[in-house]
Amino acid sequence: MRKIYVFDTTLRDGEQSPGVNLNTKEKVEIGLQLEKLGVDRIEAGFPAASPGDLEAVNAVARAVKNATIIGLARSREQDIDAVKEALKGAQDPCVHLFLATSPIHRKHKLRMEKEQVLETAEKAIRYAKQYFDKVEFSPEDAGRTELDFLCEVTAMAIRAGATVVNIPDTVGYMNPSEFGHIFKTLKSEVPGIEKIQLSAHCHDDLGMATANALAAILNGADQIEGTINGIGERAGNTAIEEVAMALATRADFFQANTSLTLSEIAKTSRLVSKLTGMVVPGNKAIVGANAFAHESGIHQDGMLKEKTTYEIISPDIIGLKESKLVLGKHSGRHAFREKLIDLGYELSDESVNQAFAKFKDLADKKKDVSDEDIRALLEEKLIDTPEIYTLETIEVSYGNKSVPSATVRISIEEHGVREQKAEGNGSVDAIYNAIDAVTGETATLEDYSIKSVTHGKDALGEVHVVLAQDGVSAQGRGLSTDILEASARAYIDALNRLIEKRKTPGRRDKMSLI
Ligand SMILES: CC(=O)SCCNC(=O)CCNC(=O)[C@H](O)C(C)(C)COP(=O)(O)OP(=O)(O)OC[C@H]1O[C@@H](n2cnc3c(N)ncnc32)[C@H](O)[C@@H]1OP(=O)(O)O
Ligand SMILES: CC(C)C(=O)C(=O)O
Repeated sequence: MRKIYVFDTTLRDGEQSPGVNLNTKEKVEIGLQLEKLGVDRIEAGFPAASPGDLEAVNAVARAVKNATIIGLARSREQDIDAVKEALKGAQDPCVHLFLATSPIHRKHKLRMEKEQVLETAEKAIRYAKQYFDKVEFSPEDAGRTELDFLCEVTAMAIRAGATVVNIPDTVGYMNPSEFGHIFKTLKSEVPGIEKIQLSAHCHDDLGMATANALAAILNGADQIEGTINGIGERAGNTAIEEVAMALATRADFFQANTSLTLSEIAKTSRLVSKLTGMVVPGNKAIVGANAFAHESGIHQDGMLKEKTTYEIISPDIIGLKESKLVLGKHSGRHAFREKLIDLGYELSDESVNQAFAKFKDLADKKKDVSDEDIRALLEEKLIDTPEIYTLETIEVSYGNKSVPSATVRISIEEHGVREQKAEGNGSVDAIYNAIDAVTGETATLEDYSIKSVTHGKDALGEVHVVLAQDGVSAQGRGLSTDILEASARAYIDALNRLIEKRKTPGRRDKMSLI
């Protein structure tokens, strides 16, 4: 198995993400976590950029003991001097020099001919070599550089004393077969290439950063550069966790591996996200919240029978406890029953089917169905009261300058469906007047309370009412994502209980499993 060195640039290229600004303390915290993750090299910053960055690179260099610490520098003496200053106290320092080599950058940005580029870079490498054993050189925008010139630049860097030559696809323009071809060519054409390590630094402008890094590895790269969560300039860099997990999961194919402690991946990702403020998208490979979550019934059934049906990585490998079966509108009975067992309910097949139908109704209205939602759903139906009245539909009209009105349709046992419209002081009052008009009941509303039983904008609201009639009182409970519907359900539930109590005086409501 070939070892691939991991060069982490979260603190340099990662910090170049628009809006990200890490202070010294935060850089050290991330640096120490990267050390735990086991990255080989940490690019801690660009010391010439500002006194603050120089100080932060120095603090990381002093704190981290088990990784090479690197400072970035343009091919200029003053930048190299700043790296020298910043890396005082580092156990294993390295300077990373760069100079653009592509025709576009030479012409428009540097305004240099090829010869000047070669001369400037060589001078800088030789200057840096006086102070550093380890010198990495990057021909910036290598991906768009003429391949014969790139070979010439690489040969020059080796002669001048570079220990690593890094090939950046600075603008994320490459595709895997082109990028792989560059490495193959450098390996076969450049004299002395065996003396140095070849590295790949990719950007994700076309979504190919990880694929390009892997193509480089397949064609001889010894090192990959990237960031945690793939953060970085514009669309970001190669995500280190993706390359590491691709190599670990498909070792049979790549025949290469990193020496990362994979179980630190999730923790490192969370820390970088927290300190940079860059939220990891739910669907992000490896570290997204949904990377180990399964919502659809067929997948959940497969997962319950055998996890490898739908998971190629076990979540504990990256330091997560377990995969999640998320209940939602695409879930099936197998996962629903499993959830009920987890929550402590043991129901007959028929009861599971009834509860499942209710769950599907709720899932149609709600994005995520939580454990509390399911408990609330079940417990509403656990109440063993015959339903004389069943709510079919309600429609409410409300305006702050008009009188609220409500139309309710109720199915009445042995009498079919009836509908009435009524007005009220508010929407709930109008609903209750309409229910009274349909049922002909004249109970008094003694208490009304409402609370949210689950979280979020689409939370379930639970309404409690107490109705009294002829010295008998009954409570009712209604649950819905809509508080007006919950109010109607609670009122009708209380009416049903009142009727039951009137029939069997002394009877207490009893809870039993459906
Ligand atoms: C591909 C990458 O990610 S490279 C790293 C990018 N990161 C950063 O730029 C972050 C830190 N940068 C900075 O803080 C500032 O740009 C500084 C301090 C480095 C330089 O600031 P300034 O001196 O004001 O220059 P400015 O950034 O406006 O322009 C860059 C200059 O460097 C030159 N330059 C660019 N790359 C290199 C290089 N590798 N070697 C030598 N000179 C270079 C440019 O041609 C330009 O020179 P000019 O002023 O003669 O036209
Ligand atoms: C400094 C170099 C390696 C860089 O960040 C790039 O080219 O993207």
